[in-house]
Amino acid sequence: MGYIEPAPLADKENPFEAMMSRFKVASEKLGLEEEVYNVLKNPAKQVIVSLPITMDSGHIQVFEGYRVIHSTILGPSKGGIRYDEHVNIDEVKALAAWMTWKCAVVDIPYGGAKGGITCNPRTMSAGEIERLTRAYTSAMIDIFGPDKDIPAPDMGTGPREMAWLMDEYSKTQGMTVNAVVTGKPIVMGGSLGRTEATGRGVMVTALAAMEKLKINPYKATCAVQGFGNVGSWAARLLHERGLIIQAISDVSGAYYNEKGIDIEKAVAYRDMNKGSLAGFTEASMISNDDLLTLPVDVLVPAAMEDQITATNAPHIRAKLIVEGANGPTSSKADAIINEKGIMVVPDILANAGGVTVSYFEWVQNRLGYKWTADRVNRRSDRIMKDAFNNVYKTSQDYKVPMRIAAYMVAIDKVAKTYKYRGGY
Ligand SMILES: NC(=O)C1=CN([C@@H]2O[C@H](COP(=O)(O)OP(=O)(O)OC[C@H]3O[C@@H](n4cnc5c(N)ncnc54)[C@H](OP(=O)(O)O)[C@@H]3O)[C@@H](O)[C@H]2O)C=CC1
Ligand SMILES: O=C(O)CCC(=O)C(=O)O
Repeated sequence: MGYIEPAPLADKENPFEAMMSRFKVASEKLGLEEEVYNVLKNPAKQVIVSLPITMDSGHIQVFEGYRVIHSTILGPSKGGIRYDEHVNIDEVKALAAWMTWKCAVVDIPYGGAKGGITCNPRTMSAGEIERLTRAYTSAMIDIFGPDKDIPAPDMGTGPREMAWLMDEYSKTQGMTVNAVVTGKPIVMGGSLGRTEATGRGVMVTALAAMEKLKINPYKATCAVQGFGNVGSWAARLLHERGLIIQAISDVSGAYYNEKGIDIEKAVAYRDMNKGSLAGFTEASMISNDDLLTLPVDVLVPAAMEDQITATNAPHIRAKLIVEGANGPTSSKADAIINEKGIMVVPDILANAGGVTVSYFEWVQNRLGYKWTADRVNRRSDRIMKDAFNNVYKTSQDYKVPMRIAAYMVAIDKVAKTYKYRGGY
């Protein structure tokens, strides 16, 4: 096929190129037609907005915000909003495409999108973050909508920001529109189970993979990179299922205890310490890079992109990697990891529990009804297990790594739907 080659990869990998290189391999394995490949490789829409905000000091600071809609072939686009100082359009483009593949892997009726604002929420007051969130929502008023594009939390955002977004959007519509965003506080239409959903999906797929690898959870050790929403819930739930969590980390560094870290204590410490593990004394400090190469059974990267690279991949000793974060493994590292025989449950499968429960939240909002936590968890666990089995079977049938199998499952579904719809 005459595909256009992605640009050569730099040492630090551009996330969009990382996504494209896997997309290309999976498309070739599937024998995807070039026309369809060309449709799916580009985002459908990219919006960049300039957001002037009055800071607490009285001066005006201008922020840049993004929303990229990769695809609406399977349904309204869905994806989180990231607040981080490193957010840029290429990152948002990659994250939007990953959302398309993720929704298709777990078979929910959404396309993919992602948003972000280049800002450092750690240095901003709640008032400044609120004004920024409202300005971003207002700038995206023609993009968002419960049948068009439905945002959710990602790194640096949570229920608080989703509440402001829902309120700002609702004001412009003259009525409460809670289905315009998911990951809201429970009292205003959020779903039970959404906060822990991504970490729970990591736990469910990790256990499914451990079963295939014949690793006994009650004797298994684990290291988790990132101790925010995804990492802390994954650590907590894996610990509940018997795993010994030997290491956790955040920006302040990594914390190691061979006998296992008391995750409840670590969560309580973080919550009392302005969200940081800095100064946590129940473990010894190691570096984030040391954490990735610990001799554990299961490694859960749950922080950000490009953490497992060609440089550290040769030193990874885990038997199983379960990707809580989006894009934590560079495409160059893939080959090394595969060569070493390490199983990877890829991001678009492992962390899909979040968007699955976001879908349930949207369904509940539209029905004006509330499900119990038990119902949410049972249904999302079923979806995650089925998706794991489907991807695992594809990887066995085509003799490809789990990551390529997941892309194949997703691309096949989106491409078939595109054809049935008759193109545009
Ligand atoms: N929230 C969700 O539902 C979903 C999130 N994801 C993905 O999971 C990942 C984490 O998201 P989420 O948990 O929501 O984000 P949070 O902002 O809640 O947490 C991010 C965590 O990663 C830590 N971190 C950031 N950079 C580094 C680093 N270089 N080394 C070690 N730790 C670091 C942060 O530390 P500190 O607190 O010190 O800054 C924090 O503990 C992202 O890739 C996101 O896209 C995927 C699916 C759904
Ligand atoms: O919950 C959602 O809708 C999207 C979550 C998200 O951004 C992700 O899965 O990466």
